[in-house]
Amino acid sequence: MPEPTAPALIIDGLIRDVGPIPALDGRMKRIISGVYLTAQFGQVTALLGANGAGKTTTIECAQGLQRRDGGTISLLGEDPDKPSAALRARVGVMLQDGGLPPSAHPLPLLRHVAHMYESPRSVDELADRLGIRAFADTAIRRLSGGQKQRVALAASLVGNPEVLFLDEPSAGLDPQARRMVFELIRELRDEGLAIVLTTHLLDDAQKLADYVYIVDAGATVAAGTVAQLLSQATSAEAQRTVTFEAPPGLDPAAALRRELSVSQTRPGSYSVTGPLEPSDLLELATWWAAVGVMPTSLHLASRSLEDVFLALSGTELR
Ligand SMILES: Nc1ncnc2c1ncn2[C@@H]1O[C@H](COP(=O)(O)OP(=O)(O)OP(=O)(O)O)[C@@H](O)[C@H]1O
Repeated sequence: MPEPTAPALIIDGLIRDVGPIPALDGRMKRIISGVYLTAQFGQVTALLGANGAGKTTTIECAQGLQRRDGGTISLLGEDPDKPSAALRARVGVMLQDGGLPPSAHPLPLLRHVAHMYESPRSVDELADRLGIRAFADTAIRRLSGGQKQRVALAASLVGNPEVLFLDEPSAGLDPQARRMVFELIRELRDEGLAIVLTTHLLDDAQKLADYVYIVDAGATVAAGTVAQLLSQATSAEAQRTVTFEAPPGLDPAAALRRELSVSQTRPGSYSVTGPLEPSDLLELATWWAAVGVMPTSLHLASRSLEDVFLALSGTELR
């Protein structure tokens, strides 16, 4: 048994080679070349990266579903490549393709899975929480992507796991289902589960993650809380934007420092971007007073996680 305070998952220097690849003259291709990650109990840990960055490969190695070629992994204190019989029951997994039997119906399937575990969660409660009853009589092959996703999430939880892996949990969900799933993930986190999710969506990471690992081209390139990642940017790089609505045809640029760029995104909608300081806001307000303008709306936005990601990897997320 690991210490109660020990991390649920530690990935250190993961390496994964695939192949032989004909296009590389039969050589192997290194697709993971140095991912590290630590996931704690009672936290949502996100592995954030663009398509093809190596997220699925990493979490499949962490679960022992793919072999690794280097590095170490400790999942609940065990090496997932040599798991004990007990390890499987302590880990819940929701993979991207769901892996659900197509002709099964959601509720009988979940009840069947529940019977395989010693202390399962209530299937009825999970079905209610994830809105599964509405399509309980439909065969899985006829369900929409988002409905399948919810059944797959329920199936990953039914065994009452201590660690939960979720590969792209919001894929295919409509806004209402997404809210339902996010609420459940937060509750599970508060119950003390270690939740490891992969996502290419910054919004998911920002809304859910207590700790984020950014992966790019098979390696971890940054890690921290969302707030830490946002503040990593130096003040010189820090871009802030003030947008405001006012009568069209004004020229705020004359009143502002030259480092700031001013544009009108549409008539009457102004945007001031750059290393904005409090004194710039004062200048702007003084100028409004001088030209007799009261903006009808005003918004200040700081650097987003997207900017941090872009700066680190040169890759854009969707
Ligand atoms: N068996 C394989 N043979 C060759 N290339 C592979 C193999 N498995 C994965 N790759 C490549 O390795 C890279 C990482 O794949 P992976 O599925 O881990 O990415 P991902 O971050 O999960 O992407 P996505 O967000 O699109 O799911 C991709 O470029 C993929 O094409």
